Amino acid sequence: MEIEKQTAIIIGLNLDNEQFEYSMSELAALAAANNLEVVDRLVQKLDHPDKATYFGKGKVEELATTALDHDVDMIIVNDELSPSQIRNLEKKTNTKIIDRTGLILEIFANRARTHEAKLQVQLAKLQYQLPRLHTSASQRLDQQTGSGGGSFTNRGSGESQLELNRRVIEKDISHIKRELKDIQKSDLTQRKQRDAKNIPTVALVGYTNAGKSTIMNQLVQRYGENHDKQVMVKNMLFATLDTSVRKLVFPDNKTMLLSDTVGFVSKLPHQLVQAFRSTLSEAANADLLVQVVDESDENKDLMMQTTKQTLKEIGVENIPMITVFNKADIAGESRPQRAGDDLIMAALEDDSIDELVKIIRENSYSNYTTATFVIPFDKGDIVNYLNSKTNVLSTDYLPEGTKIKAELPSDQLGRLKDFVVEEEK
Ligand SMILES: Nc1nc2c(ncn2[C@@H]2O[C@H](COP(=O)(O)OP(=O)(O)OP(=O)(O)O)[C@@H](O)[C@H]2O)c(=O)[nH]1
Ligand SMILES: [Mg+2]
Repeated sequence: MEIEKQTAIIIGLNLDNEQFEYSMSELAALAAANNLEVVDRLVQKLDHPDKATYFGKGKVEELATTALDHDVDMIIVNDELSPSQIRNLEKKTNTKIIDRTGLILEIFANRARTHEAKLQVQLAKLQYQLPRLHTSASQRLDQQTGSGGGSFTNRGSGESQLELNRRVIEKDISHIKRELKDIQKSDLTQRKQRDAKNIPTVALVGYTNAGKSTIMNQLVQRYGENHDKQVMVKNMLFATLDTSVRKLVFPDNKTMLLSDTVGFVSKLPHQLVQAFRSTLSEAANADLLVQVVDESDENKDLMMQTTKQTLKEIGVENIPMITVFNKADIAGESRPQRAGDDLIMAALEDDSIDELVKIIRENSYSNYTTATFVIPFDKGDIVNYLNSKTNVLSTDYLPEGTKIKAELPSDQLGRLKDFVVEEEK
């Protein structure tokens, strides 16, 4: 059965910003991602937002009329508004107002699947709600009619109800924070264990819907320790809300940890960035970032700027990054095409993935060295270790033991040094 969609008007304030048009079309996509039908679009150009109503007086009147004409369920504003601006606009338009932050929070809430993601979204939502407790029209209505069944409430008891609500939310926030801390403590332990093994880690980052999870799956399918541990790929905004880490083992026994992360969007609410800090810290701890860009999107340059800003916001700086311009098949560009460490590619094509793997490997294994060992015959465990954990290039049998030439991380040479007869960088 088709559920009837709720309708909305989107409206934005153009403060002479070059990103304005792009952020408006993105707002429409965000609304669609939340299953809303956008029936009209209004824009106002101003030097400064109005303190009380965000838009100017004439525009607010136009908004009220338009909302009435279309009989919409809500009006979506392209920025985060103050609680009083939402309240004033709702009063003047008689329509529910949702700001960009509220909309994105809603999408995240609908997408969250794991316990951790759900808690993180809930935390962000509560932090957003706290200063807005009094704002929504429906909430005021609830308070007026009195949820306890009383026929009327005077102003005094209304305020204490507000105070009560605030305390409940504050308590919820600290409860969630505690629970998240526990979950994240075990994540941290896992990461420390991985770090101790000294495997290079690579994180896929970038805009939502650019193709990060698709690339992850391609690599897992070929080189994954478990080939079937695929992640979800979907043509929608914010398909991925959890960080997944997978171990790759290449035919030469070199290993790598690959992580797929939450996608970015312009003006990503700071409450979400804060709440998802730990999920995103997988990227912050990577040795190499692979920025995935949708080459077929006309706004790709602005998307790259947004990615840069967001990475900075979560404290990711000074990690080497390569950029892949994905979906070149849709853009109609020849591929794979390499320029330095960057690549024009298509995630579903084999030769593109081969080239990508080459670039990632070149940037991940520069600390590898080639050494020749002679191992006495009574040290079979060391021969086994070299065979299973390093890239063995040749094996010979000498009277004094097994001669093995192998490629391995140089910091692993230490405990094998007694057996090294030759080393070349
Ligand atoms: N034609 C084409 N489609 C692609 C390519 N890469 C990904 N897609 C499609 O783009 C959509 C989004 O891909 P995902 O891998 O889910 O994107 P993502 O970056 O993980 O998105 P989020 O999880 O939302 O951040 C899916 O429908 C993919 O099939 C490509 O190179 N060419
Ligand atoms: Mg994804």
